[in-house]
Amino acid sequence: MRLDIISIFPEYFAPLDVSLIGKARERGTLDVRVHQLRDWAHDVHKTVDDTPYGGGPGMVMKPEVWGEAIDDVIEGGSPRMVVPTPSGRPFTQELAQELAQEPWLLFACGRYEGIDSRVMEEYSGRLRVDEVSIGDYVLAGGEVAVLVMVEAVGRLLPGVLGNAQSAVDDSFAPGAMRNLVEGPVYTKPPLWRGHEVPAVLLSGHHGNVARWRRDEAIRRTVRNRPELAAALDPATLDKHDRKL
Ligand SMILES: N#Cc1c(-c2ccc3ccn(Cc4ccc(CN5CCOCC5)cc4)c3c2)n[nH]c1N
Repeated sequence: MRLDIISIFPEYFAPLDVSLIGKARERGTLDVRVHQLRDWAHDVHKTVDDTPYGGGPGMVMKPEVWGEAIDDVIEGGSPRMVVPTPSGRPFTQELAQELAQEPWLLFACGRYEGIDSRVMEEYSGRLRVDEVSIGDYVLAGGEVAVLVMVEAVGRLLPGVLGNAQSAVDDSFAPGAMRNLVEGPVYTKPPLWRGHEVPAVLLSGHHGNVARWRRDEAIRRTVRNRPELAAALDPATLDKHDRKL
């Protein structure tokens, strides 16, 4: 998979050189290219923003600079374009899995009050353009959102996660864990500062362990994410004696 990221803060993406994503880049599973938007601003100050039409707070990113940058980066190709924005569709595990199937993604990182909407209008005619939000809180720009999305998508690519099963068991993913958050996890030692590991996990009885884990996942989902629990099959809740 090729990932292009355009930003005025390319240094935000240094973390993509480490850990899972860094190793995937070394192996060639991921081809990540980060571009400085200001390279396509031709005035002496490398200006990328201007005052908003219609008034209002802050500044808006100029369409001309973005158009030149995107045209150069895609070189006539057709990546799927992802634009983080507070007003976007929710970024979910399902969308991460969808994006993980794409051969080429282009992330456009806005700043200020966002990118002139005509940029998304222009490229929607040639590319699949998704305006996406990573959550209901306000960031100062799109870079952190892109880091979140690149990690969520990258870990789903073949060979990136050491244990491929881990992604299969992901919370929120379609399948057995759909609409469930994960339960508690433990490792050695079996006793730590007076805290014991639940005995079932030391029993070696895989069926009991699986049932206990699902019960704990349901318990935590009911407690922390009642809106997800509401989507669970009532039979699931009854079987695990969980009432909403
Ligand atoms: N993904 C994601 C995000 C982002 C995100 C993503 C990309 C950019 C680019 C610029 N910003 C700053 C910004 C802040 C607030 C507003 C709203 N405006 C409405 C009119 O009044 C002024 C304020 C717009 C832009 C961004 C924020 N925030 N939260 C997420 N989940």
